[in-house]
Amino acid sequence: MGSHRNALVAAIRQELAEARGTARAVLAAAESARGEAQQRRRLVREAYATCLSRLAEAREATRADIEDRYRGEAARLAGHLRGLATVSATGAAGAPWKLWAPSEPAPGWSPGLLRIGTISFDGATPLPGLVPLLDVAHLHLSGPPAILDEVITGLLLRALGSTRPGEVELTVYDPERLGGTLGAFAPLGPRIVGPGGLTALLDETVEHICSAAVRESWRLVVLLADRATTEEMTRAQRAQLDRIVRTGVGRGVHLVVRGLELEDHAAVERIVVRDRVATCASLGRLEVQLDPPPPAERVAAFCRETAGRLCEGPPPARLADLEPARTWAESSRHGLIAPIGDSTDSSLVEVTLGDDPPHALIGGPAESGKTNLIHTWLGSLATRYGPEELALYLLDFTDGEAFARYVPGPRDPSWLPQVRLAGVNVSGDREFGLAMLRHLGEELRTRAQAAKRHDTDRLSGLRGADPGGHWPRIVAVIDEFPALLSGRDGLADEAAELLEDLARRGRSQGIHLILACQEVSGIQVLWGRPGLIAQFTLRIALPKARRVLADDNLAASVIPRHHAVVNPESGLAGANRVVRLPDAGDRTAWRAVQRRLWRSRPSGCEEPRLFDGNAVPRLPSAYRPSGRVPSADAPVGSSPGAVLGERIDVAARPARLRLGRMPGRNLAVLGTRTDEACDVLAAAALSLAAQGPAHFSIVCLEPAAERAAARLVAELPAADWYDSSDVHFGPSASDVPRYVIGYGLDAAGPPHRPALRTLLTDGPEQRIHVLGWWRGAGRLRDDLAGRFDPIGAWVALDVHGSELAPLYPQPGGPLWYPRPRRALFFDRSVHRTPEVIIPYEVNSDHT
Ligand SMILES: Nc1ncnc2c1ncn2[C@@H]1O[C@H](COP(=O)(O)OP(=O)(O)OP(=O)(O)O)[C@@H](O)[C@H]1O
Repeated sequence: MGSHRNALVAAIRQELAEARGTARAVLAAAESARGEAQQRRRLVREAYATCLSRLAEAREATRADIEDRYRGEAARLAGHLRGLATVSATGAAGAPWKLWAPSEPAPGWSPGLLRIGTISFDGATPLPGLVPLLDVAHLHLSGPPAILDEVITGLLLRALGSTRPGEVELTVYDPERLGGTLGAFAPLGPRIVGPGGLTALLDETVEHICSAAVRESWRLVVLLADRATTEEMTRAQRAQLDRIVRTGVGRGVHLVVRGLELEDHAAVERIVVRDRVATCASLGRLEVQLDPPPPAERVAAFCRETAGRLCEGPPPARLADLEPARTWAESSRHGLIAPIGDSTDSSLVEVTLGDDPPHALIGGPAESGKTNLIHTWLGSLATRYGPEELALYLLDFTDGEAFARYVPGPRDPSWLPQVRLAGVNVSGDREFGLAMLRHLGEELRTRAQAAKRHDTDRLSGLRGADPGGHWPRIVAVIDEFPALLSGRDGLADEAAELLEDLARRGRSQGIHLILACQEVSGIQVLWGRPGLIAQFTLRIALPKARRVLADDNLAASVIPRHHAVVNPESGLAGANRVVRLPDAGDRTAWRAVQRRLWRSRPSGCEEPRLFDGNAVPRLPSAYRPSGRVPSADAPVGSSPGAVLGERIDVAARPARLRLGRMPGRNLAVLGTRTDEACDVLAAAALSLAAQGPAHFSIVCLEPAAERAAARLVAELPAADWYDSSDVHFGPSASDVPRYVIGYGLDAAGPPHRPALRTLLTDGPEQRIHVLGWWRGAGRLRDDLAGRFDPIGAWVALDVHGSELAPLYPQPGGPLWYPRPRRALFFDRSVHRTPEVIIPYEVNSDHT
C-alpha cells in the first residue's frame, strides 16, 4: 500500500515535473512572443512617430507655401486694386484730406468713384474705400446721423472739387437745421429747402428730369430727413421719390439721402455705418474704415474760391481745348479755319484765312499778348492741317526768340513739320526779311503760272486740276513787321512793294500774311500805303490796340487782359467778336504737341531753315580742302569761285567771287576788324583750294593776323609764306592759278607799291589774283594812287558807305552802316547794288 502510494506520488511528481516543464516552456515561448510583440509595437510606434513628424513637416511646408502664395496673390491683388482705385478716383475724388486740393478735370473726362475711407487688408497698406455717385448711383446712408453728415460733407466736397465750378448744382433738404448741417457750402449758394418744402422739391426735381434734354451738369439733391419727414411722408411724395430713384441717374440727378427709405433699385448704393465703419452694397463684405470729415477751413476755402470763379464765369479755353478731335484731318483747299480761343459762353471762336479774309493784321501795345496769340493760332492750325496742306514762314523782328520753339534746338530735336523757314533775332537783318519776301514772290509766280496752265486763277482750282501737286496754303507771319518797312532805303521800298504784291495776288494763290506790331507808328507805315492795308481785312486787336480797328470802333479799349477783338471786316464796328485767348506759354505742353506732330511727319519732310541773326555760320566742310587734295594735273575751272561768307537768303547759299582770267579779278577786304577780315580771306583761300589745284602765297604784314594766317597755311595744300622781312609781290606765272592772300597789305608801304600795283593790274590775266586786306579804304587808295580799276570786288567791314564812294559806281557810295559780323560785298561784274553777307567763322578755336 505504502509503495503503491509512493509510486503514485512519484508518478504524480513526475507528471507535475513534466507539467511544470511544459508550463515553463510555454511561459518562455509566451514571453518570447510577448517580447517580439513589444518589439513590434515599439517599431510601429516609432514608425508612427516618424510618420507624424514627417506629416507635420510636410503640412508646415505646404502651409508656409500656401501662405506665401496667398500673401503674394493678396499683394498683387491689392496692387491691382490700388491701381484701379487710383484710376477710378483721381485728384480731388480720391486724395486723402491731408493732400486734398480741387482738381480740374481733363478734356474728355468722365466722373469716377469718390473716396469715403480706407479698407484694411491683411496688414497691407490700406486701400481707398470708394463709392460711386455722379452718372452712376444714388446714395442711401444709414447709421448715426452725425457721422452720416460728416460722410456726406466729404462726398460733396469730393464731387464738387473734381468737377468744374458750376457743373454740380446742390440742393439740400434740411428741415431740422434749415441748411445749417451743410452750412460750409453756403458760399456756393446751394438751394436750401426747409420743412414743408419737400413736395415742391420732389415735384420740381421730377420735372427737371423730364425736361432735361441734354445734360450739361449734375444736380445733387441731399435729403437730410428727420423723423417727422418719414412719418408724414405722403403717397404722392413717395411716388415722386421713387420716380427720381428710377430715372434720375440718367439725367444727372442724384439723391444723397439719410433718414428716409429709398426703394430697392440697381441705382441705389446703400452705405451702412456702425462705429465709423461702413459697409457698402458695391463692396460686398469689405469694411470701410471711414475717413475723418474734411477740415472745415478747407471746405470753406474751396467754396469761397469756387464761388469767386463762378462770378468770373468759366475759365478761358486752354491750348489743348483748341485741338481737333482728329489731327491733320482738314483740307486747306478752300481756306484755313482754326479756333484761336473761346468766347465768354465757352464756344470756340474760329478765324479764317482764305479768299476772304486773306490776310490778318494783329495789333496791341507791348506785352499785350501778340506773340502768345500767334503761338495759339499756329498751334491750332498745325494740329488741323498737315504739311501737305500748310507751310509756315515765320519771321520775328522783336528781340525775342519766339519762333525758336518750332525748329530743332540743342535740347529738343523736333520741329513743327509745317514750318519751312523761321527767322529769329532778325531785328538787325532786314535783308533776311526781304529774302523771305522775294522767296514768297517767286512762289507766287510759280503758283500763278501753274494755275494759268490749268486754266484757273486760284488755288482751289489749281488743287482740283492738279491733285498730285504739292500746293499747301502758305502762311507767312511777320512779328513786329514795321522793322522791315520803316527804313528810308531801297530795301524798305522793295520789301513794301513785295508785301503789297503778295497781299494783292497772294489771296487767290493761297499765300496768306499775318502781320503783327505794337506801335501806332508801325501801323502808320501801312496806313501810308492804302493799297496794302486794304488787303488786311482780318483785324485782331489786343487790349488797348490803336488804329487796328476802324477809328469809331472802340472795342479794343474796353476788353480785359488776355482778350482780343476779332474783326473780319477791316475793323468796322458791328463785326467784332470778343475772344478769350488761351495761355500758349507752357513750353512743356507745346513740346508734347510738337513731338507728336513731328513723329507723324511724312517721310521726306525736311527740317526747316533757321536763320538766327545771333549765330555765326561756320564755313561748310564742302568748302575746305579736307580729304583728297586735287592733284596738279586735275582740271582747273575757268573761273574758280572764292567763297566769302553766307548770303542772307532763304537757302543760306555762299557768296562767291568768280576769279576768271580777266582784269580786275582781285578782292579787297576793307576795315579794321582783324578776326572778320582773316575769316573772309581764309574762307576764300580754303574754298579755292577745295576746287582744284592752286598755289597760294601768304603775305602777312599784320602781326595780329599771324596766328590766323599760320593756321590757313597749315590747312592749304601748297603755300609760301612771306612777312615784313621778305615782302614779295612777284610770283612767277605757272600752270595752276596762283592766289596772293595778303594780310594788312597797306603795311607794305611805298617801296612795294609799284610791284603791288603791277601784280593787281597784270596778275589776273596770268591767273594770279590778289585777295588782300587793307585796314581802310583810304589806305587802299594810297596804295593804288587813286586808281581803283584793278579792284573788281570788295568786302567792306567797319567802313562807312561814304568812304566806299570811290569804289562804287553810284555817286555818294552805297548805303551802309557797319554792323558786327556783317560785311558788304560788291563785285562790279555781277552786282548792281552790293549785298550784305555774314563772314563765315573759319579760324575760331572751335573749327
Ligand atoms: N492769353 C494769355 N493768358 C495768359 N498769359 C498770357 C496770355 N497772353 C499773353 N500772356 C502773357 O503775357 C506776357 C506778354 O505776352 P506776349 O509776349 O505775347 O506779348 P506781346 O504783345 O507779344 O509783347 P511784345 O510786344 O513785348 O513782344 C507773356 O508773359 C505771356 O505769357
